[in-house]
Formats: sequence, structure tokens, C-alpha cells
Amino acid sequence: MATAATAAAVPAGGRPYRYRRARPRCGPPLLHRLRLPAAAAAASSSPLAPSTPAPPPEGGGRLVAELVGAFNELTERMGEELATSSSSSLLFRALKLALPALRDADGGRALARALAVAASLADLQMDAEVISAGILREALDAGAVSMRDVKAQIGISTAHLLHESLRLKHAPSKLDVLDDESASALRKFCLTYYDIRAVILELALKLDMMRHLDDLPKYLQRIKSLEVMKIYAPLAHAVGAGNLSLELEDISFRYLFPHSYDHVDQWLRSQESECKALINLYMEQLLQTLKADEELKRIVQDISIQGRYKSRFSTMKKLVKDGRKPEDVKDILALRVILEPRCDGTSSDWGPRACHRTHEIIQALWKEVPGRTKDYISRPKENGYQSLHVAIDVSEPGKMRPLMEIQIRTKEMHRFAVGGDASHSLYKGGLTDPGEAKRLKAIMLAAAELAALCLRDLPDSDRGVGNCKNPAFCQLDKNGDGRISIEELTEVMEDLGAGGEDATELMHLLDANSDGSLSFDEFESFQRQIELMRSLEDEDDHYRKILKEKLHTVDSAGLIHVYRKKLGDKLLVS
Ligand SMILES: Nc1nc2c(ncn2[C@@H]2O[C@H](COP(=O)(O)OP(=O)(O)OP(=O)(O)O)[C@@H](O)[C@H]2O)c(=O)[nH]1
Ligand SMILES: Nc1ncnc2c1ncn2[C@@H]1O[C@H](COP(=O)(O)OP(=O)(O)OP(=O)(O)O)[C@@H](O)[C@H]1O
Ligand SMILES: [Ca+2]
Ligand SMILES: [Ca+2]
Repeated sequence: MATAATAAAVPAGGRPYRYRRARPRCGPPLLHRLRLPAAAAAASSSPLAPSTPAPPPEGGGRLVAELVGAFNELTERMGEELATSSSSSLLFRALKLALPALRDADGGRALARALAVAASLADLQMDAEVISAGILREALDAGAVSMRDVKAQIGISTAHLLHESLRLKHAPSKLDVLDDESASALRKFCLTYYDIRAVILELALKLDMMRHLDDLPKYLQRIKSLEVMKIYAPLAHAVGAGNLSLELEDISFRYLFPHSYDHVDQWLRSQESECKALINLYMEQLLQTLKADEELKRIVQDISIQGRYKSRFSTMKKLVKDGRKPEDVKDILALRVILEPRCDGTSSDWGPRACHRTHEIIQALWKEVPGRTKDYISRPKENGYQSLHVAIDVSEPGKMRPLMEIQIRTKEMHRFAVGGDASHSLYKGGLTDPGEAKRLKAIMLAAAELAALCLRDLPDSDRGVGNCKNPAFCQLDKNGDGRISIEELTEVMEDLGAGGEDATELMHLLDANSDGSLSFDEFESFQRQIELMRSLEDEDDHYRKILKEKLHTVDSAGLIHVYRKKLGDKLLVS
């Protein structure tokens, strides 16, 4: 077998955006700060005892550090294919416009929100125009920039996307009652009359809003959750943004049905880390066993395995659908094997044969639950869906566990299950007409292709992405002479609303050989410093979450209550 793809990690959700709020513009002047040695980037291996780096630059320098940090993170998330130099330039301009406009809005939270939305969009592999619109929408909402600024400084097509997303924002107000029928009509309307990329932008904004719903009054929490459950989560399914739709559903489920949510959440949470670890383990074990099989080696050229732990809302739906018991839900843990048959054309049934051989290997490896197997390969569903489903009992003596579903299919069958007549958008997104799903897909592809065309690099451009080892450096080195001059640094500072003095200070701090400009290496050590700072902030966040959970456990274990009760008894007695 030539290749064997690696198994996807669990959970499948996106990385959290690691942007932190800017510090206030104060503190000692930049020149008085210590220079950070490049070696400090290789921080101490003990997370609680990091080496003591120099404090980050303040004022305009801090803004440049934030600009470069955010830019690097977003282009990294976008991946090489999307981060062309035209895309980089667009994103850099959007960040330059948004950063100073947003850093003081809503106590710095507006900027954090804008960057989190941009990160979700980059994870969804949206192009730079959509990501830039995501950053700027927050600035527009805050009144910190105008549509005219966007048109002039960023471009007409980003302005168009923003205009569409603002129209969409108000779409639910067209309905008097949010019943199933009108919600379905509105979803259809959104998909037919709005730019599909604006729909995705709106979905990312909704996800961010839902993640911060605690900040809103209770009645608004419910209204927003209902809108999301009825309109936006199915819309996300319909446009194929699977992870986004699952998170949207789970959060709205929590606010709409808090008691039911608690039950499901407690049950899933109590075994979540163990099950996720098992999923990862089984994925690896199965992949190795399949790769070692002689028959599969002969007929299959690639194998990949995906894994997932079921979401709260999807579990609840299964439980209430036909009153089944939790132990009868067969896909709490789930694997999906995707096989690519060799294409030397000798046999047309290598695909089905490979799936059935995989089934035999699984039967030898684990305990299949009798009577729960569905062979949609031998007998495809009416909509054409093909896949072989098995339920596996992963319990051990004295240790009951939920069932694990394994779906086995070829790459072609998978493509059909994701995008064809049996597509997930039909299966989950509430679209009932296969033609409609196809049209939607065509619109999405056309929009993406058009954007890709606009953002492509010109072939004669010597600053194309292939020639740019470091996109952030290339954005700052405007004349492309391989150095960032004081004029170039001043220009970006001025765009960010800081003065030339700050540029001189930053240059002094970073210009290690004092030749008055920043070389590639000098800039890279600045970037390492930024990375180090961001990773420390990440760790702080991580520890804060662990501590919050630990301290909460103490509370729910009753210690605090016992103490209070004792105190209460004492007070009663005295
Ligand atoms: N894309 C797509 N996926 C499907 C379709 N039908 C089934 N699936 C997938 O296969 C899984 C299991 O489907 P079945 O084996 O038919 O099971 P079921 O009858 O729905 O039974 P339960 O999962 O126990 O409710 C579903 O949860 C989906 O992940 C389809 O038409 N399209
Ligand atoms: N066996 C599986 N292995 C890996 N991923 C799966 C598996 N089954 C479903 N998924 C994926 O997990 C996500 C959510 O699945 P979920 O269980 O909520 O829905 P579903 O399986 O599509 O439908 P149903 O509600 O009928 O179970 C979807 O992206 C789906 O493609
Ligand atoms: Ca230069
Ligand atoms: Ca220098």
C-alpha cells in the first residue's frame, strides 16, 4: 500500500483562538526595556517555571506585536493554499484598520471577539475576504469604522460581504412566530437570496455570540437560542459547516432546556475523557491492523479513519426519538473507515470487497453487537447512500461503556454521503429537495472560485507567496528590498494610530546590529518573542480553566456547604 492516512484527532472542534486583549497604553518607555535574547524562545520545559523573558513592547510597539501575532496565527490557520500574497495583503490591511479601532471598544473584548470570529472562519477554510469581513464586522457594529472606510481601504468586495451579512443579521425579524414552517422558509430564503459566504460569516458571528451568551439577560438568551436552534444550526448543517452546527446546537440546547441538558451533559461528561482516549486508541489500532492485512494491501491504496464523540444535542435527540435507553444509542463513540481502492481497473468490485474485508477484520478484533449491522453497500438506501455500519460493544468485565458505531465506506461513497443526493446537508440540514442541495453546492463553489480568482497571485509577481518565506515580513517590507526600514516601520505605526517616536523605539529594541533597519533574522527573533508571550498567555488560560473546574468540584462535593451548615447550626445554637 503506498500510503495510509493518519487518523483524525478527537475532538474534531477547532483550536481556540489564542488572542489576548491588549494591555493599556502605559508603562515605562520602550527603550528602558530589556532586549529578549533569541534563545529565550526555547522556553523552560517546566510550564510553571518559564524562563523570564523581557516584557513585551508597549504602546505602538505592542500594537505592531499584536498585528504581527494575529496575522501569523490567521495565515497559519488558513494554510498555504489560501494564504496567497494578495490574501495576505488584504488580511494585513483589515487588521491594520480594525486593531486601533477596536482595541479600546468594549474594554478590549470587541477586538478579542473580532479575532475569534476570524479564526473560526479561517478554520472553515474561508478565503481572506470573508476573514477580513469577519474582523471588520465587529468594528462596524461598534461604530469604530464606517462602510466608506472599508470600501476605501479594503475594497468593494469585502464591503459587499459586510453589507450582505448585515442584511442577514436582521433576517429573523421578518418572522412574527418562529415555528418550524416559517423557520424552514426563512432558511430557504437565506440560502437563495444571500451571498453564501455572507451566510457563513453570519454563522461564525452567531457562534461567537452564543459562546458569550452568559453576558446577556435571560430572556434574550432564550430568544437568541431559539433563533439559532431553528434557523442558524440547520443552516450550518446545510452549508456543510458540520462542527459549527454541532456547537451551535449544543449551546442553544443548554439555554433552552437547561434541565434536560444537565442530564445529558452529566452522563456524557462522566465518561468523556475516557471515551475520547479510547476512540484515539481504537483508531490507531484499527489503522495498523488494516494496513497489515495482505488482502487489503492488494486492493486498497489508501485508508483513513475519522473518530468522534457524540454531541449533547444529537444524543438527546436519539434518546427522546423513540424512548430508547442510553445503552441502546449505538453511536456515542464512533469511527469511520474510508478506503480508497486501487485504480488499476482489474475489478470494479474492489471497493465493496475492501469494505467487507474491513468488516471481517473488525469482527476478529472486537465484539460486534448481533442484529445491529446495516449493510447499505449491498442494499443502498433509497437516496443512494452507501456505507456498512456495525455496532461494537467496548465494555469490559465490570466496566459498562456506551456502544461504538463503525461506518465503513469507500472514498467515492463518502463523497456521495457528504455532497451527493444522500448528503449530510439533506440528512441534517432540513433541506428536502436534492436539487436544492446541488444548487447550493454549485453556488458555494462558484463563490469560492470567484474569490480565489480575485485573490490569486499574478504569475509575474516576484512577491508571490512562493517567494515570501515570511508573509508578515513581506507585508512590512513594502519595497521588497529584504529589510524593514524606519520609514516602513513608521508607516505601519501611523496606520495603527501610533507616532514615529514609537517606531524609533521599536527599531532600537529590535535592531540587534544597530544598522538602522530590521533584517529578516532580526524580525524573526521579534516573532519568536511574540510567540513566546502568546504561549504563556495560553498556558495561563489553560491553568485558569483547570483551577476553576477543580475549585468548582470542591464546591459540588459539598465541602463548602458542610462548612456553611456547621456555621449555620452554630449560629442557631448561640
Ligand atoms: N449522509 C448520510 N448519512 C447517513 C444517511 N443514513 C444514515 N447515515 C449515517 O449513518 C448513521 C446510522 O444510520 P443507520 O445505521 O441507518 O441507523 P439508524 O436506523 O438511523 O439507527 P440509529 O442510529 O440507531 O438511530 C447515521 O447516524 C448517519 O451518521 C444518509 O442518508 N446520508
Ligand atoms: N461513525 C462515525 N464516525 C465518524 N464520524 C461520524 C460518524 N457518524 C457520524 N459522524 C460525524 O459526526 C458528526 C455528527 O454526527 P451525529 O451523530 O450528530 O449525526 P449523524 O450520525 O450524522 O446522524 P444521527 O443523528 O442520525 O446519528 C457528523 O459530522 C457526522 O458526519
Ligand atoms: Ca524595505
Ligand atoms: Ca539591523
